[in-house]
Parts: sequence; structure tokens; C-alpha cells
Amino acid sequence: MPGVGESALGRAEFEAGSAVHQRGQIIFLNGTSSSGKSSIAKELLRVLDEPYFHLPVDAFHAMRSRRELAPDQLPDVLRRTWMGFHRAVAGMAAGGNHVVVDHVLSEQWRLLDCLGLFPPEDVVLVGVRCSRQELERRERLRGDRPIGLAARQLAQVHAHGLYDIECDTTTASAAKCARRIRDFLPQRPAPTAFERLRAQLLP
Ligand SMILES: Nc1ncnc2c1ncn2[C@@H]1O[C@H](COP(=O)(O)OP(=O)(O)OP(=O)(O)O)[C@@H](O)[C@H]1O
Repeated sequence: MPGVGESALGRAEFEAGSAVHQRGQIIFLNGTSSSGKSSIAKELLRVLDEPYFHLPVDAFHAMRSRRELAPDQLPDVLRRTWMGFHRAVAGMAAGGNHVVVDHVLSEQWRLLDCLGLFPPEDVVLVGVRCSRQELERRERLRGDRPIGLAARQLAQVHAHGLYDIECDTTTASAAKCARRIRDFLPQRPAPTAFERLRAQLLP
């Protein structure tokens, strides 16, 4: 008898592919720091009926050992962390899991890497917007982010200019944005933003 959290899946069923019986949907929240991505992701996990995993890029940075790095090592370590994060997301989705990704596309290569990795028809690309003034107000309140970080990211983060759906958290609550995204899912049009971006940017 399998215990709690164990499955009775046998070798034959596993080999027949019944372990992966669905395609993992990727709800990709892209916005600057402090735009409210994590707050929306938490609300999404509350309001979506099926099991979803919240994979924030911050969690991957937090997993790294705290050992101090030489300044010349840092860029490579950060780049490998981001590349690993993208592959972890792709891996979870390939295992049939639905995921909510919480990421900052503040360098173009991050988008290109994701475009090459994620099945584009399974991605719902969500632009999380917020006014500059409100971003700075949040940074002052939080105290754990440099003032002006979000403003510096604004132009590049949304530079690709294409989304399946956008939310503006300047005045809308995270709960309201999450409900809009949930209600959008059953009627999302094809081709998806990821399919269109892939055609444009990865010839
Ligand atoms: N819709 C909202 N309205 C008002 N305040 C919000 C809203 N969403 C988030 N906040 C506040 O803004 C701050 C940042 O929120 P959150 O951590 O969700 O943003 P984030 O985009 O994930 O940030 P980061 O990338 O820096 O981790 C928090 O203090 C949060 O309470």
C-alpha cells in the first residue's frame, strides 16, 4: 500500500507514459521589480482550480550558497542561475505541471532563451505594469530594493511589446489581476504572444 504522498504507479504504466498525461501550462508574469508579480502569483495559486507551482526567479538566487564571490565571477554565476531557472521551468512544464513564472525580462537574452525552451503554444505571457511613481513608493516602503531599480528596468522589460494579457497594478489589487488572468485562460487566442515572438525573434 502506498503511503501518503506516494503513488502506486507501476513500471508498465510509467513506460506507457501515464505519468505525464497533460501539457504543463506556463503563466509567465513579466514586470519590473516591485511591479507586483509575486503577489499576483500567490493569488493565482489561490484562485486557479488545478494545481500550479509558483516558480519565482528570486527563489533560485536564494538557493545559491552565501559564499562571497569575486566581482569577476559574479556575471557568470548570475547568468548560469538565470539559465538554470529557465530550464527548471521548462522541466516542470515538460513533466506535465502547470507553472506560474515570476521573472524580470530586463535583458533581451533572457527572453530569447525562454523562447527557445518553452513550448510557445503553452505559454500565457502576462505583462505586469505599474507606474514609475508607484514603483518608487513601493521601493521606499519595502526598504529591501534600491530606489530607482524598477525605473531603470522599465524600458527593457517591456521592450518586446507583445503580451497575451496585461495587468496594471498601479491601482488594481493583486487579487483583481489574478482573477482577470484566470478568466482569460479559457478564451486565449492563437497564435500566442510566445508563438508570435518566436517567429519574429528566433528565425
Ligand atoms: N497591486 C498592488 N497594489 C499595491 N501594492 C502592491 C500590489 N502588488 C504588490 N504590492 C506591494 O509591492 C511590493 C512588491 O510586491 P511583489 O513582491 O509582489 O512584487 P515583485 O514584482 O514580485 O517584486 P520583486 O521582483 O522585486 O520581488 C510589496 O510590498 C507588495 O505588498
